[in-house]
Amino acid sequence: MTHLARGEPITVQDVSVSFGTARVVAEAGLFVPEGSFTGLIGPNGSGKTTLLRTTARLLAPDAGAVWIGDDVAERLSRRELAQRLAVVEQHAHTDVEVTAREVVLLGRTPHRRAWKEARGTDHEIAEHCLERVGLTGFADRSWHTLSGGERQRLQLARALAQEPTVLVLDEPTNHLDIAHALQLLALAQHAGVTTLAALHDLNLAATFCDALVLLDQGEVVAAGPPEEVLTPQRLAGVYGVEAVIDHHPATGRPAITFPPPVVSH
Ligand SMILES: Nc1ncnc2c1ncn2[C@@H]1O[C@H](COP(=O)(O)OP(=O)(O)OP(=O)(O)O)[C@@H](O)[C@H]1O
Repeated sequence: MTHLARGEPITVQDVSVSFGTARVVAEAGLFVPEGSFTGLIGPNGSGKTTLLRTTARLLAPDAGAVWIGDDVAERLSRRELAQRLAVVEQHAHTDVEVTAREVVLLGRTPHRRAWKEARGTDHEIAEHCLERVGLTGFADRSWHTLSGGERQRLQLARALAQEPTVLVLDEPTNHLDIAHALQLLALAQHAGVTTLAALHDLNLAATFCDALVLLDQGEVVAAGPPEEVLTPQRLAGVYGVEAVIDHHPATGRPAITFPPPVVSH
């Protein structure tokens, strides 16, 4: 692990979440050590977003608890939580006319006294965070004129400007071309912050994550280093796909290919 040890561990303990009578997360537990990067993987509908939103306290669980460092997240004030945890959701939207800089400055809100304007340091941090996600020069652009990938990177800049100890990212590479996806995950890996991210691309997850947690129908069915979690048997059982797993010659990380499935006409 790379990191500057600004992170705090995340502990999710026996969390269950239901919508109506449907239980979509069932007694899920995971632990993300401080400063490390864990990928949450699993098929569509397996409960990744629900578990991430619960971790970020955007949803209340029916049972179980989330810990940020030594504190139960539920007992922290909104402001205390926002000083320690930043979340990037899948679909950011605003009807308000805002610039990219203003979006990133929102990340500074938990660190300002009520009603105080952004200070010089807030602006410096915002500029630095725009630079980190490759959006220098975009500061004065209207949010509405940004592409999907630029908006995605801007949300990460806003989250970094929050200077959290814990980052929760839902599909952060959605909308990104491969170069920007690699850059963003490298940034998350080296940010010095404890990171939990839902990822669909198993090769990217295997390349960047210290550990993976595999969800299937709301249950954690495997957790550990990528090479232990990603096995052909497990991918067949959970995703119903045939996978060939080699190792990347440079990194030694799992490198997965998928022969096309047989389609009957
Ligand atoms: N507000 C809601 N009301 C009812 N059902 C919901 C609600 N939110 C999510 N669900 C259901 O809960 C299940 C888990 O959804 P969730 O979005 O957590 O899965 P996911 O693993 O993130 O999926 P994907 O990979 O498709 O983004 C799905 O069956 C979904 O339809």
